[in-house]
Amino acid sequence: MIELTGLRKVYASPDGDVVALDGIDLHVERGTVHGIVGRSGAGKSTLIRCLTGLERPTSGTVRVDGVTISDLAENKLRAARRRTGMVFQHVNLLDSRTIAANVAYPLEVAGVRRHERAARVAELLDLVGLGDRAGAYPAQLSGGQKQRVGIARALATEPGVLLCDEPTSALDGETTRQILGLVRDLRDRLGITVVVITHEPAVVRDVCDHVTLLEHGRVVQTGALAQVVTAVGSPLSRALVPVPDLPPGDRRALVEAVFSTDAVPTSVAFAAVAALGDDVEVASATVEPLGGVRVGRLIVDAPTGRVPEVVERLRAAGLDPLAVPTATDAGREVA
Ligand SMILES: Nc1ncnc2c1ncn2[C@@H]1O[C@H](COP(=O)(O)OP(=O)(O)OP(=O)(O)O)[C@@H](O)[C@H]1O
Repeated sequence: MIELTGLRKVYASPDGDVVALDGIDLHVERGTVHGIVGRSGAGKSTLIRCLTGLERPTSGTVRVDGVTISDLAENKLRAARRRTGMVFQHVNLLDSRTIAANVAYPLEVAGVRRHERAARVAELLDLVGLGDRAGAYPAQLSGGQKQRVGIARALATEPGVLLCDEPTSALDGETTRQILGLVRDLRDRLGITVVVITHEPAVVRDVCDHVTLLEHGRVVQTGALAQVVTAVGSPLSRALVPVPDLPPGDRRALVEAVFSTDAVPTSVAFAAVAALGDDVEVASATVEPLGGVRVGRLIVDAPTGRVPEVVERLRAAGLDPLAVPTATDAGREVA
């Protein structure tokens, strides 16, 4: 569906060349929600601009929905862009138009006839849960409702791909959950492919099937959500399933394991700890649904000298343990 091969983008600046994307190879499957995360300057926006054809790659190819965007002449690019819907953090709605007229706008530009437009707009507003607000003006809507209008507008030309650039950064927690729920629902109902750029771990956890971490224009880690979070010690595992802040107490050394409970039942993990005797304890244990599996995280508190033995025992139980120097070394943000 989306295929990036050797994608490189170099900007010329007065201080010399800036390598924004440095050889990205990425495959996004049809009908999946794919998160792109990374610090400020990692290249996320440049990647999105290359996907929409707003930016020409310095080298490499961008294929979206079977069309090689990076090769298209300017006059063909406009039609290709209709195959890609964009949703931004701040929805730019036309204040003087009703929300129905805002959603109709891309259809007007595409030359769709009036009666067809009206039917399509009604359908789109129903799809995003705003069927009863067609005549309202943007100023009368909440932030979440405006974002719904933005999504309806992005879907107007029936794109195969929806690109969302920080879609919920301006919204509160509950509204964020509702918008992410809507994105998943649209993916399920329309079968569209969604790419979400975000710096919020919660967004990745709630909506993404796959996630890619960019750093300095390169892919550092990519994979299915369940797979990256259970890669213990990996940057995405640390960011998406952060180590809890444990009270210092008389803690000695910590060993952690992140695992799918399909692979290792929690009873097996706990039994392995119990078998180590009374001076080895569970400091923290959580199990939560993530990426379609139940992900367990176990943190074991042990005397420093017994760490190798603890690691070995947990490994024998099928876990992939890692000795951690401190409990709070993981950032709470992906960025
Ligand atoms: N038009 C431009 N000219 C020169 N350099 C640019 C241009 N656009 C982006 N860059 C540089 O390319 C690099 C990647 O920028 P980009 O905006 O893609 O990162 P980002 O991950 O989206 O960051 P943010 O989260 O802050 O938006 C940065 O070093 C940036 O300064």
